[in-house]
Amino acid sequence: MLKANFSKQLDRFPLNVNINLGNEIAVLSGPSGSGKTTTLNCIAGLQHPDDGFIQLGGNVLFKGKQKPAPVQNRKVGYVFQNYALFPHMTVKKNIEYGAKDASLTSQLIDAVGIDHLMNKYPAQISGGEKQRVALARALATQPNLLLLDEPFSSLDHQTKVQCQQELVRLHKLWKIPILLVTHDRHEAESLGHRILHIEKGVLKEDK
Ligand SMILES: Nc1ncnc2c1ncn2[C@@H]1O[C@H](COP(=O)(O)OP(=O)(O)OP(=O)(O)O)[C@@H](O)[C@H]1O
Repeated sequence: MLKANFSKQLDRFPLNVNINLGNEIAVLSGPSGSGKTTTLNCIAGLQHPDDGFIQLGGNVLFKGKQKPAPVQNRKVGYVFQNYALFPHMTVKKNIEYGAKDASLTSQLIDAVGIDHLMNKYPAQISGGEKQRVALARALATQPNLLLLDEPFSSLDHQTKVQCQQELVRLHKLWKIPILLVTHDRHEAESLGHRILHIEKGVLKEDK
């Protein structure tokens, strides 16, 4: 369970986030520059709120003036918009980086269907394949929460649909909260158990 209630002053407006998320897929959409990535970054620990709290299960990740929990202790998986794979490492090394358990890692590789890519480098694989590798890498750390920042935006329609179906399948297996940013209204409606909308830093749930 993710519980987050925090604020952060951005360049042009304050960001105010109040989310309670169980083991469900919540989709976050909103115009460019509205605060979506900053929200994910604050939860992952790459940026910090000015005030408030973020709690994941029993772990306090951020609370007011206390020292924030370091990124590596948060148990948060993060799939970045551009996937951010390490270019000098093979797919195998990318996934093993931060992985907790070898047998789980090989199950994941199997589940996302990338066994044949293990010895390739990121520059040698397609966008859809990178997306699968990034997803496997994030899940191999055994996170208690998965954040995805527009993970499917650069994929063609067919690959996008396949990847969306894969995410839903993995979510049924993993049962952790997922917070996914998308600009795509159709994607939001088909994937999200809950749909959140952010505009100029104000986050609201669509009912
Ligand atoms: N550390 C910071 N301090 C002040 N302002 C910031 C900081 N980080 C981001 N911003 C500003 O906050 C606003 C929201 O940025 P953010 O990247 O979160 O938007 P976004 O909704 O993810 O946009 P996009 O859809 O284009 O990726 C932008 O105007 C950005 O310049």
